[in-house]
Amino acid sequence: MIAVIGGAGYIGSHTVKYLIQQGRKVVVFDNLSTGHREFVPSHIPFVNGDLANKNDLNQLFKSYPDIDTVIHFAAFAYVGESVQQPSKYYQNNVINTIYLLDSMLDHKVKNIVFSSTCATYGNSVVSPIKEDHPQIPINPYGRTKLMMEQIMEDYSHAYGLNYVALRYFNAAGADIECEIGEWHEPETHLIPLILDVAIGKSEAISVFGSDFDTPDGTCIRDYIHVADLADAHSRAVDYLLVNSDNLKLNLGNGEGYSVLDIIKTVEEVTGKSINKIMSEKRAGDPARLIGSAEKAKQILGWYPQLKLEDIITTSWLWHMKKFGGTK
Ligand SMILES: NC(=O)c1ccc[n+]([C@@H]2O[C@H](COP(=O)([O-])OP(=O)(O)OC[C@H]3O[C@@H](n4cnc5c(N)ncnc54)[C@H](O)[C@@H]3O)[C@@H](O)[C@H]2O)c1
Ligand SMILES: O=c1ccn([C@@H]2O[C@H](COP(=O)(O)OP(=O)(O)O[C@H]3O[C@H](CO)[C@H](O)[C@H](O)[C@H]3O)[C@@H](O)[C@H]2O)c(=O)[nH]1
Repeated sequence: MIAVIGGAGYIGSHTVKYLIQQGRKVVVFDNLSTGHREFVPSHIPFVNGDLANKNDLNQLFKSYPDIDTVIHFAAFAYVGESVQQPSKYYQNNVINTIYLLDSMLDHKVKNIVFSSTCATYGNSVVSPIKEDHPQIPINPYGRTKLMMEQIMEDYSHAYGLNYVALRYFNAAGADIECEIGEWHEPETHLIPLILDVAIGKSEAISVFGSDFDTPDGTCIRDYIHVADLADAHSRAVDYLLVNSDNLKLNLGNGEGYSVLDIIKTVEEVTGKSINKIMSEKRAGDPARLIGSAEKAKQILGWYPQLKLEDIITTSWLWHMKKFGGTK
């Protein structure tokens, strides 16, 4: 059985849906701080618990003694907020994750798939980024995730923990069947915010910075469909079940798109014109993050199936269904 921590959130719920489709046994553990109860099907075991509460964790592993693997999505994940409120990030992303690891070991659960991030690399010195690229994060969020990679490595040496750290680039897109999608409150991510303009919910998208060292001056990111991420998690679980080993893998498309590229693609897919306001840079944003996923392909046989147009199209269908259209 797989315990999915943070399984009511954006990436977690898409992964839960995929795992269920594969016929796997799953239990979801989530405190619903940023997740949504309705994102987890009602027939799936759901524990409303908080990582900060050791009793909640103990209860999870005691109630479901056949858990052999954990997939850990639960964290705070806003780069800008982490600069303003680092304490909140170190508490939830590091300290509470240590509670999770300790509880796993108490209950003899040794396998974990961990949500890491390209934010652990900081400013890239080579592009695309491979896994051995220096990890020098430039914001507290990225530092929390790098610390957890290092802590898991220490736990592996000392206690026999096996981990796969999946360093996602920018997760985006929605369920192909449009049942679930991206829904963060407040929303800070680029694509849903542009779609808010497309449906008339907001007037314009602010473009954070126009003098980055990139061809059009705006930030470049590598957008990866959430369904592709779900598939990678499933493969990572299989890897851990047969290998007593650790992996650190990038998950990206290997293609970079600037903020202006994304706005243009949204205009093409939706047929709506998007107003933009050139604004100040956001603290903690590196200019360019593009990942090489060659290692994930070699080891897990994983490669992304969905491209930017699929990402924007599925996001658009979900966004219209969930948030409606007034324009
Ligand atoms: N969204 C991205 O582009 C992206 C990129 C790289 C890495 N990540 C990482 O992927 C993971 C999932 O991201 P997401 O966008 O789905 O976020 P999300 O906020 O939608 O999901 C996180 C889930 O964890 C739960 N949670 C948080 N703290 C908890 C706690 N203490 N106890 C129990 N549950 C708790 C929340 O309620 C939520 O359901 C995060 O770890 C994030 O850092 C995300
Ligand atoms: O209103 C906005 C929102 C975003 N952006 C820009 O769009 C790009 C993408 O921003 P997102 O907020 O959508 O995503 P991030 O790149 O900041 O963050 C994502 O990737 C990070 C890794 O860099 C983390 O893992 C994080 O969890 C995940 O949300 C950035 O250049 C950002 O400056 C804007 O111009 N205007």
